[in-house]
Amino acid sequence: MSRNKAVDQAGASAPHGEALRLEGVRRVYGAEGNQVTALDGVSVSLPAGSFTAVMGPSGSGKSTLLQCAAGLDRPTGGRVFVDGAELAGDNEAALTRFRRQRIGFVFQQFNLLPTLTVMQNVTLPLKLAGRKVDRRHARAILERVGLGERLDHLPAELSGGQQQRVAIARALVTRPRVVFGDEPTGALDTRSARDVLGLLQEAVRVYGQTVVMVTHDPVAASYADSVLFLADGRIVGHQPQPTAEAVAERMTHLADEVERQRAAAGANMAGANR
Ligand SMILES: Nc1ncnc2c1ncn2[C@@H]1O[C@H](COP(=O)(O)OP(=O)(O)OP(=O)(O)O)[C@@H](O)[C@H]1O
Repeated sequence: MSRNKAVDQAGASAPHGEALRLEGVRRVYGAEGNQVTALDGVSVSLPAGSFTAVMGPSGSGKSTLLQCAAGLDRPTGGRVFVDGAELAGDNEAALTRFRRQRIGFVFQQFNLLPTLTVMQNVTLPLKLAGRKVDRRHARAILERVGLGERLDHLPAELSGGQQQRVAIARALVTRPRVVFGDEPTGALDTRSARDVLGLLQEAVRVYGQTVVMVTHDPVAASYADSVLFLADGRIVGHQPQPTAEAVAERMTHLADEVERQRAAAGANMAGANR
């Protein structure tokens, strides 16, 4: 099958029930001599209907992982499969089409269009994907996120938590296979964060979707079925059935470990330069 096609339809060979697979994904930023390896060979397989949190120290590659997995950034090497189909090649239009069909994304800062109403923001992905704008379906999703009464409001007329719930409705309206969240609760108060996490959990448990969420917050991570820990661009741990306490403890150890490794690497470099 051609690797130059934006999306290789490899669904038939995909393991049953696998929503997302990364094989040896690398992402190197910058020009030669000034390169940063953000992802250093990440391989992972996530089953359909799972809720995974991605955690790790600042700069460990969490956002890069999400962006590569969602087809918003291109890996330097390795392969990404969503729902059994490979995200690959250099055909930008086909990649965009693929994203619009199978992927939803929720950002920390909501990213709603300020001049569009709640309903218009939510139906926009359907328009962009050239699909029928089913307002009844959009309204049902907005009711599900508790905003059935706010359809004609502008984002500026809503609280942060409400705006993020609109963003979740927008991410779900196309019925995507995988929903990615990059710190979706990072800008919210505790109560709004809990609402948003409950909605993501519902997408998994009731609607069978797959959620992958980057977070710094052990409490948010405890809503997931499992946590992947990243450090220096690699997966260094996995915790099923996470509790906030266990995750917080693991993160403290991870931060100490990364600091020790960086100090040792610095000492080696200094020794080599002497
Ligand atoms: N566009 C870019 N150009 C150059 N370097 C980049 C770029 N994007 C990310 N990086 C680098 O790649 C590494 C991983 O960044 P990334 O944003 O994925 O980390 P993160 O774990 O999400 O961090 P944080 O928790 O602080 O958001 C960092 O060293 C970062 O500086």
